Amino acid sequence: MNTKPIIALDFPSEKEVFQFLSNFNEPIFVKIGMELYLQEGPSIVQKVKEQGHDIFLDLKLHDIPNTVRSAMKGLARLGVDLVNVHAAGGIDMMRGALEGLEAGTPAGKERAKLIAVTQLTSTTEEQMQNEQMISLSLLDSVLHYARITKEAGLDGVVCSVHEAGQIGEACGQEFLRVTPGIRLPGGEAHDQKRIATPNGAKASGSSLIVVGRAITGAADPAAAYKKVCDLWEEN
Ligand SMILES: O=c1ccn([C@@H]2O[C@H](COP(=O)(O)O)[C@@H](O)[C@H]2O)c(=O)[nH]1
Repeated sequence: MNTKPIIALDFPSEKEVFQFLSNFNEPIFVKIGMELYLQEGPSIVQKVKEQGHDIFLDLKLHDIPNTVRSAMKGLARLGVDLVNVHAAGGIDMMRGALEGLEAGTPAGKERAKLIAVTQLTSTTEEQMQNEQMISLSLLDSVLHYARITKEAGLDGVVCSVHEAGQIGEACGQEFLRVTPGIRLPGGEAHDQKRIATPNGAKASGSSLIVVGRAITGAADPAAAYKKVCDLWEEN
């Protein structure tokens, strides 16, 4: 799988997306999340794919197993590279997602990798304990979600850089650790709570990094992307 940094296309419409993509003269790996997908629908996936970019469709499905199975079957036809669900939906739901994805992948095409969100990178341990009423450390909660994700047969998880190394030890190095919450050194955290730099992510065992505002909000997005790539490839 492409291991280039994934750029989060968190834009309100197609117009801003293609304006942004015009900064790059080679195919990149991008993430389409709910902001863009809910405004533009599946056609945005097709249009971005037509430009040759790899796609992580970040819709974080979380519902009863039957609903997620059916939704995933439909999403499989879009031909993206990476999709996700919430691990909090449970093992049956994650197995349903995988079944749907396998059933919907056209014959002869490679199925998208399926990963599960553990604890969002915007969540602190205190919030998790007080608001989700989970009386574990944040690390143990993330590790638990990673273990049940593996048990369900998925390809990996979304976690923060802070947990990536221990997930690798618990679930195996081939189990993907996809880490958002990435900032250039000294960059503003915004609403993210568990953050790291691209080089910190590589050193801590991330398999793939997701970078949004550090690139999309930069005065020169291509230069910011290059800086992220250089740091990611540094060690
Ligand atoms: O735990 C999670 C899961 C997903 N995300 C998504 O990643 C990007 C991060 O954007 P930044 O601008 O780099 O903060 C965004 O699309 C989130 O929806 C996440 O941040 N944390």
